[in-house]
Formats: sequence, structure tokens, C-alpha cells
Amino acid sequence: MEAQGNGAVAAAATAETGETASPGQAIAGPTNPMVTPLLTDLYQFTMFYAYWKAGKHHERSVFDLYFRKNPFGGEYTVFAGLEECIKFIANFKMTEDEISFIRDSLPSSCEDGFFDYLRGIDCSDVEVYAISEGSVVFPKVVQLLETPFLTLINYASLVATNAARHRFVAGKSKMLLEFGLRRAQGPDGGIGASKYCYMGGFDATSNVAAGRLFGIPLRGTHSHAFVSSFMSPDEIVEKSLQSSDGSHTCEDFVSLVQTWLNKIQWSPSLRGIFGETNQSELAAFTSYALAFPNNFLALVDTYDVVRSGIPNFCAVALALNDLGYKAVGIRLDSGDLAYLSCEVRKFFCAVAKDFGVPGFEKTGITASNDLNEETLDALNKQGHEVDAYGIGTNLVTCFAQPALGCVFKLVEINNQPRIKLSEDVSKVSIPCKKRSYRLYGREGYPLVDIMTGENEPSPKVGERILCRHPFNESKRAYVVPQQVEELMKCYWPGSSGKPRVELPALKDIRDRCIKQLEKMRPDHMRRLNPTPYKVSVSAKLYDFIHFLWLNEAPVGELQ
Ligand SMILES: Nc1ncnc2c1ncn2[C@@H]1O[C@H](COP(=O)(O)OP(=O)(O)OP(=O)(O)O)[C@@H](O)[C@H]1O
Ligand SMILES: O=P(O)(O)OC[C@H]1O[C@H](OP(=O)(O)OP(=O)(O)O)[C@H](O)[C@@H]1O
Ligand SMILES: O=C(O)c1cccnc1
Ligand SMILES: [Mg+2]
Repeated sequence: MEAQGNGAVAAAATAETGETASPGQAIAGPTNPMVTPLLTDLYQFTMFYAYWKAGKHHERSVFDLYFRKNPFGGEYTVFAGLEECIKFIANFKMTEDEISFIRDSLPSSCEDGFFDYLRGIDCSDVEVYAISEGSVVFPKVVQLLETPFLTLINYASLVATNAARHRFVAGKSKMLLEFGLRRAQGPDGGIGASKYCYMGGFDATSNVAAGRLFGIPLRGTHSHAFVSSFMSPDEIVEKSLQSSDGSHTCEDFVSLVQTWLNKIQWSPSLRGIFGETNQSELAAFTSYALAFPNNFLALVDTYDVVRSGIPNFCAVALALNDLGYKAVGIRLDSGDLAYLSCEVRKFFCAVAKDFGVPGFEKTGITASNDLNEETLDALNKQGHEVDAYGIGTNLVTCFAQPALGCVFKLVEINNQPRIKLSEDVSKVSIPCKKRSYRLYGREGYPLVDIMTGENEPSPKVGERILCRHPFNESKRAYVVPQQVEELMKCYWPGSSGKPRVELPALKDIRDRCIKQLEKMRPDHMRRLNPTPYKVSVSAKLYDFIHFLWLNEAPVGELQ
């Protein structure tokens, strides 16, 4: 991602002037009202003051926002958080309260003129170019206003990538439910996780606020407390249930359930598997079915999955079936999920056969309990019958890697390219305002991303182009692209007059993400030792980086 504006912008995450109106239609503010100009590090304001004092606040600068290493030991990242950045800059304006807080926080020697200046600034002179949100991205290519942008992008991209990785292991056909709100790092972590896990390929969330804010499908089951809060079916007072088509009413649904439980107990395939089931559980399931006859999904592991939970569930499901309702399924939340899911499926198949209920064998099985990529992978290897996963802690806290190292570096000031040197070559920044392209090969897979200087001609389909590793001289390859995709689009044109790319709906971003991940070459996607995706620069940019490097690096003196 790349952000251009005057020098002060980068430091304080804002632009100056305030003369021109915001371009395009009005854009709503950030989802979280805590995202204000003060959601930044103090040094942004101290640097901003120093720029102002030095008269540098009108200079034009270009900053790149990128990360250096893909997370979770993988070779790809899902870019997320752009919409919130644009919402932030579109509404950037400091209030009198905020300005007076900054005045109190800076040394008293700071001149009044600076605070008058703060009053006038907005982002109408900033331009933001970025890769579309939900895109698969690679180190160094994503480019953008420092602390708030990094805050809005780092976790968003990390958790979206985590979700995409869970989706990859679970497989396309499985339903993935995000259950993380209670375990997330506070309310913003919880809301962000729900949004970005959906973006990364989850199907639904249990987080009601996120469902309302972003239109994410809501799903849920019930807890162990619901099961253990009942004592026995005798406590159920309202026992009647109307049939699904409204043609008749069963006056005593509780007895109907009991009758089915007896039948299951003595059925040819299931005889002897279980004896007395837990009556508290039976009462809970029956009550839940009376409340939600069309959405009956039961948590079956409170007492004993095979000897109690499943027979109780089947008795209630078969009673519902008599009245024309189809039970949704069960949730397993402990024990060996591979083994138990297979036992449950066998039980469902036996019921379908013994009682002639076609389709019962396909009743849904949801699994939860500390799931992560590894456990999903282990379940796949063992063989299982799970249709849906509910995942919380490991997903939303990004337990396997708690931060993505996105950085924000100055690459040009007043049209002069700038470079940041480091002993660690991978930390040297790539100077200049750039363009980025994704080149696709004959098989339709992306082959390489290439960065060029802003004014270089773009790579052409069918034309050979030399792609060079930015820092390693010997790593280079010719590529004849079959398709060329320009990656960075103008999401915030400032006063440049360029057209602004509309912010897509969350669902469309999610579709893009899923489609792009499906287009990746499998060896970049595998979990163990994935092949690195190549990120390169043009020959011209390579030469320029190394010229600037030599120019800026002092020559040592040996004595
Ligand atoms: N077949 C399996 N292969 C690998 N890991 C599994 C399998 N089944 C379950 N797991 C994982 O093993 C762990 C079991 O954890 P733990 O022993 O804490 O749970 P439990 O005793 O089954 O249930 P509870 O939550 O009631 O304590 C969980 O992380 C779960 O996701
Ligand atoms: O396991 P996670 O991936 O975080 O998924 C969410 C968990 O939250 C619920 O448990 P609850 O909070 O009731 O506690 P529990 O650990 O005792 O099941 C649910 O039953 C899941 O186990
Ligand atoms: O709806 C559920 O089953 C659920 C929601 C959040 C956490 N655990 C389970
Ligand atoms: Mg648990």
C-alpha cells in the first residue's frame, strides 16, 4: 500500500491544507469510534511539530506500507483493513478537545501556531494507492499513514490469513463458524475477528454485533449450562407442538419423544448400545426442540455422547420428524472428535435404516473445542464425519503467531527517492514511488509479483521481462506473462483528480479472497515447507536500488 501527502501526513497520519473538499461521496467513519486522530503514538505528533517548525509540512512524501514475512510459517497473506483506513482518512478532522489534549501532552514551549494549524488539517491532500482488500499478498508488495494504518491493517490481515489457513485445511465443503468473541482480546478484537474471519473464508459468526454491523450470517447452538439447567422431562409444562404444515397438533410431544427413545433402545441395529439415558439432557433437548422445531441442534457431550447425548437427540429428532420437521444436527465439544463423529454417523445411519427415515444419516455434525489448523489436519488424517467446525480461541487470538510485522517506510520526499538501510538485507526498504503487477503463467497460476518505477512501461502479455530479486544479485528470471494484473489502485485520490475505486461490500471482498486463494499454485499453499512466492523488481528498479544503496552507505575506514 502506498500513501502520498505532505511530510506532516506521514508523521501525524494526516494531511494539511483543508482547502479542498473530500473527494467522491461521503464515506462513513471507522466502525470503531475509538479510531480517532488520537489513536496514534505520541511521536507522530512530536515529529509533526518538528516538521512544522522546520517548514517541512508542505513537502510531498511517499510512504510504503508492507510486511517482511508471511505469518504462520506460510507463504501468503490475505490483505485486510483497507476499508477502515479509508473510512479513517475520509473523516479525519481534529476536534477542539483533541487539539487541547495534544497541547497539554506536548512540551509547553510548543507554539500556538501549530495548534491553529492542527485545527485546519484533513486528508484532502493525501493519496492512497493499495492492492484491493481481500487480495492474496506477499512480503514487500502491500504499501500506505503510520500508526493508525498499521493498527487497522496488521491484526486485520493476520486474522484474515489465519481464517484462510483454517479454511484451507478444513476443505471447501465444511461449514466454518467463528465462535471467538468470548476469547478475543477485548471488544474491538472480537468485532474485528468476526469481520476478518468472514473475509478470510469463514461462513458465519456467533457474534451478534458483528452480524448487525457487517451483515455476516449468524449461527449458534446452545451451551452445556442449558443442558444441565434441566432436571427431568416432568418439568416441561407446555408439551404441545403443531406439525410443520399446521395440519395437526401433537398434544404431548414429551411422551412422543419417550416413545421414540424406547423404540431406538430396542431397534435391531442399536439394541444394547445404551440403557438409561440422562433425563436432564432429554428434558433440555425436548424443550429446545419445542422452542425451535425448525432449528433443532443439540450439544450432546454434557454427560456421555454415545450412551446418552446421541440416543436422546435421535429420540427428539424422530419425534420432530413425525411432525414434519427436520432436525439440524448435533455439536460435539469434547473427547476424540474423529472417533466420536464416526460413531455418531454410524448411529444416524442405523436410525435411518431401522426406522426408514431417508436423509437422517446426513444429519449435521458440528465439532468444537480448542480447534486449530493442527487439529483439523489431524482429524483429516484420521478420517472423520464432521460437517461443520466452531472455532474460537486459536482463530481469533491468532495463537500460533500473535502479530504481523507490517511497517511504514518513507520511500520518496519532494520527488527524491529515499532508502532505509539495515545490516539485515531483508529490512532494507525499496525506494521510489512504484507500481506493482502480478504476472500469470501458462497454467493460470500467478508466477511472480514485480515492482517497477512509477514511470516505467508496464509489463505486457507475451513480452519477456526480467524479474530480479530486489537484493540478491543471482536470483533473477525471465517471465513471459500470459496475463498482467496491475495491483495498486487509487482508493483515495486526495486532490489529484484521479477517479477513486469504490470500497466493495464485505461479501464481495470475501468472494475475491476465496477466488484468489483457489488460484494459487498448491505448493505455495501447503502447510509444511511451502514454496516461497517470488516478489521481484524490474531491472531498472534493481539498478536504482543498488545505486542509491551505495550512495547512502558510508564507506568504512580500516586502521
Ligand atoms: N481425533 C483427534 N485428533 C487430534 N486432536 C483431537 C482429536 N479430537 C479432539 N482433539 C483435540 O484434543 C484436545 C482435547 O482437549 P481436552 O483434553 O482439553 O478436551 P476434553 O477433555 O476432550 O474436553 P473438555 O473441554 O471437556 O475438557 C482439543 O484441543 C481437541 O480439539
Ligand atoms: O474452544 P474454542 O475454539 O475457543 O471455541 C469456543 C468454545 O467456547 C465454548 O466453550 P466454553 O466457553 O463454554 O468453555 P469450555 O472450554 O469449557 O468448553 C464452546 O463450547 C467452545 O468449546
Ligand atoms: O453457538 C455456539 O455453540 C457457541 C458460541 C460461542 C462459543 N461457543 C459456542
Ligand atoms: Mg472447550
